[in-house]
Amino acid sequence: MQKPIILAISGASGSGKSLFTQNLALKLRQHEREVLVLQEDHYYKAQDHVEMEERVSTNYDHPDAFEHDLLNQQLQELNAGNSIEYPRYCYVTHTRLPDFEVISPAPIIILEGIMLLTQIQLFDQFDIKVFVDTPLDVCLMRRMLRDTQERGRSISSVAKQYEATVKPMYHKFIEPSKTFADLIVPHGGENLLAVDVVSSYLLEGKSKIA
Ligand SMILES: Nc1ncnc2c1ncn2[C@@H]1O[C@H](COP(=O)(O)OP(=O)(O)O)[C@@H](O)[C@H]1O
Ligand SMILES: Nc1ccn([C@@H]2O[C@H](COP(=O)(O)O)[C@@H](O)[C@H]2O)c(=O)n1
Repeated sequence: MQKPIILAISGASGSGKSLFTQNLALKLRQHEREVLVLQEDHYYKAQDHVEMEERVSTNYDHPDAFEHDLLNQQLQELNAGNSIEYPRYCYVTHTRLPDFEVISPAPIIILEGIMLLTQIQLFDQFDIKVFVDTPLDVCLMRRMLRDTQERGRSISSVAKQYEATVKPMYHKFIEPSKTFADLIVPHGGENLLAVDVVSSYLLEGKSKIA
């Protein structure tokens, strides 16, 4: 198999990375392209040895909360045509699930996550780097709805975590990483023009933004 094309999609929490990724993957699959979607969140460190009370106050918006070495190693395996043991993560228990998923490479791999463009050691693995740029107040509103509906959070816990870590770490790490992007996509998931532009580029067989 030819070396896969790897796209890194980054941006703030709630910016619309996942929705943008889903829409892009859908478009490519409609054109019979095989696409593998991966999430940096699955590489959050396991915290089985940490008490629940402490897990709740972990800073999940710091690069050190992730096991980027494992991500790097697994991207290299996929690039070499090998399958990986993809970890699975649970936002409710704040740790990894005990099992993993065996995943095979695909010609197009889309990886999305908040810290991807802060990790220079991963850049050799990325063919295209995208930053989804959505105003933080919009991200907060989206996150509030999503995390109370899907991630077992209360309104007050979302608000508290936003002030304590999400917002300051965005300004410290994520926002400055925008400078490494090849493309900046405003609004996020529903930006269908951006989905069209990126998918057309890939469908034309182009793989690297010089
Ligand atoms: N452009 C958009 N308009 C309205 N809602 C959106 C848009 N983009 C994303 N959302 C919604 O906002 C929430 C957060 O989006 P998501 O893609 O999960 O963000 P991220 O992956 O960046 O954290 C989701 O519920 C998603 O459906
Ligand atoms: N146990 C955890 C792990 C992560 N988070 C938050 O998730 C955000 C990243 O995921 P997105 O899908 O929103 O990009 C990040 O901002 C962490 O604060 C969490 O709350 N609990």
